[in-house]
Amino acid sequence: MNQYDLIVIGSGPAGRRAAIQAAKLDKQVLVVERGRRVGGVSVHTGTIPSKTLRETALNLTGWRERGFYGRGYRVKQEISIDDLRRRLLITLDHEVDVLEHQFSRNRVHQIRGSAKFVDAKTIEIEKDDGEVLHAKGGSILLAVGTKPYRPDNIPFDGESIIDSDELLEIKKLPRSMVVIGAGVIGIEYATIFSALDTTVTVVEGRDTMLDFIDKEIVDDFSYQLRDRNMKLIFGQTIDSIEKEVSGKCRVTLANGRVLNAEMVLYAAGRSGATETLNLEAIGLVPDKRGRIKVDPETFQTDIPGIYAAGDIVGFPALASTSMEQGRIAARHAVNAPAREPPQYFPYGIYAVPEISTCGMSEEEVTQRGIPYECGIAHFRETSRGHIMGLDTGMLKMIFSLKTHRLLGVHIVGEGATELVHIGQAVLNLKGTVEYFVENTFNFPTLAEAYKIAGLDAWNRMGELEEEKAAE
Ligand SMILES: Cc1cc2nc3c(=O)[nH]c(=O)nc-3n(C[C@H](O)[C@H](O)[C@H](O)COP(=O)(O)OP(=O)(O)OC[C@H]3O[C@@H](n4cnc5c(N)ncnc54)[C@H](O)[C@@H]3O)c2cc1C
Ligand SMILES: NC(=O)c1ccc[n+]([C@@H]2O[C@H](COP(=O)([O-])OP(=O)(O)OC[C@H]3O[C@@H](n4cnc5c(N)ncnc54)[C@H](O)[C@@H]3O)[C@@H](O)[C@H]2O)c1
Repeated sequence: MNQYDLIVIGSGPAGRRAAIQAAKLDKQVLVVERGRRVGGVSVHTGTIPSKTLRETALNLTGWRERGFYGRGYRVKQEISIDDLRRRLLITLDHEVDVLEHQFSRNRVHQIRGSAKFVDAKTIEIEKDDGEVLHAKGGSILLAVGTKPYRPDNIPFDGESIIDSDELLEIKKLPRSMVVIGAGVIGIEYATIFSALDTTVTVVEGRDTMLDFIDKEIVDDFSYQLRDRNMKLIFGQTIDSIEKEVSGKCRVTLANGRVLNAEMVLYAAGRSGATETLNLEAIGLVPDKRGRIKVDPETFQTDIPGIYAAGDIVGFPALASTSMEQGRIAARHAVNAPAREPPQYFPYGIYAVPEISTCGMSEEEVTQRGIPYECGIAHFRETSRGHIMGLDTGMLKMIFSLKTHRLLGVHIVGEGATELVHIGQAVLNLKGTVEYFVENTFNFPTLAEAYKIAGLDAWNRMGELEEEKAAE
């Protein structure tokens, strides 16, 4: 039986980063992956496919040019599912190639198969051809991710009543769609399909959506969606979904309202992929959504030598944070502890339009009783915005009145997921409003919105107490 310093189960962002980190420290590493190709949900059904689909949709529809040429402007009149898939396949091939090469040049050993525990140091791997292998690990990292939550009362058929993993296999672009769940997945796909001219209705069980985002940003975002005729129904759950003889789907809401659509996307959360791991063999008990509890500093579970990272440990369940968790877990597992991560990480929602946020929302600052001031800039006030034909998009910053420190940055609009990193750097380096007031920004850029929002807040804030005292 082969012996490794670290065995990683799963090759998504958490597993991949963990494996490379341990290999860089000259450790013997095995990655076991049951999927046909390495990369996990991130590469095959999640992050990369959805973002590629978004980019293709925006390019082929000419979405970004409509500020100048009108809502009727199209780059390609008839967009087919093949148009969308072509770019997807090329992107995914590149991603897998890069990953395979990283593994091979760092001498990470890989086995394709499904892993389960024999005991806390031994796993059994069943390969696709039925062969069964065993391997021992000094430490074992669970980076098995999640799969879509599929309740029994939803008649999934893989064609017109689908989950988000099946969306990439659809045969034709639907003319109408009901999206169930206004979480990040539901909202990203709903807005991408709306940009492709599908008539979209979103049904959300709660009275609000995206509650972890600053409310003013969500209000602006919701206004933009409704302005282009997307229907957002809150506070409603599904009573039934049926497929009619015509092939259409009939969605009946709990209040009796009926929605008809060519396609239903069920995106009401995901659950941890733990059920085939035989966790009973090591006495590890996941919660009812299949998630595993870990020490937030080391990512070690309650069982010494067994680590878990990525979506399997729950919020924030992002590719970006999963990678970092995997790296920290691997370092700890091979006795090379990592420094604690900085306090704030960014969250990017690749809807149309994008949203990105880092730090505290206005609601959070209010709840904590911190005296604050906000600064706002609209992209239409920037020269770059004029050049790009933007009439929407805003950046909001929140500053402490007492220390002048930046507490949160929130953006909706073009480039939000890139722009947020300026705010993230200032936040984690504990910068103040003066950073934005005193620094020169490239012109014309959308980043100039930071300057405008900084000045907007500063004009109302007055001088820092200590500066007043120094005068
Ligand atoms: C539609 C969608 C869009 C997303 N967009 C973004 C985004 O824009 N930005 C972002 O940061 N995040 C995004 N995410 C989240 C991101 O994809 C996840 O956070 C990330 O993939 C989690 O990584 P992971 O390593 O925990 O696991 P995963 O990527 O889920 O990989 C787990 C791997 O483990 C394997 N595995 C499971 N069980 C076993 C077993 N028993 N034996 C062997 N192998 C096993 C699986 O086959 C899989 O390949 C998105 C997710 C979805 C679904
Ligand atoms: N851009 C990104 O970073 C990105 C993109 C996609 C996904 N993700 C990650 O993937 C994870 C899963 O996303 P998700 O959107 O599937 O899950 P989620 O749990 O975030 O959202 C599910 C939504 O569905 C609603 N819901 C649940 N049951 C319902 C019902 N019966 N009827 C109507 N609404 C119902 C919930 O109230 C919730 O708003 C997230 O945690 C997210 O971090 C990240």
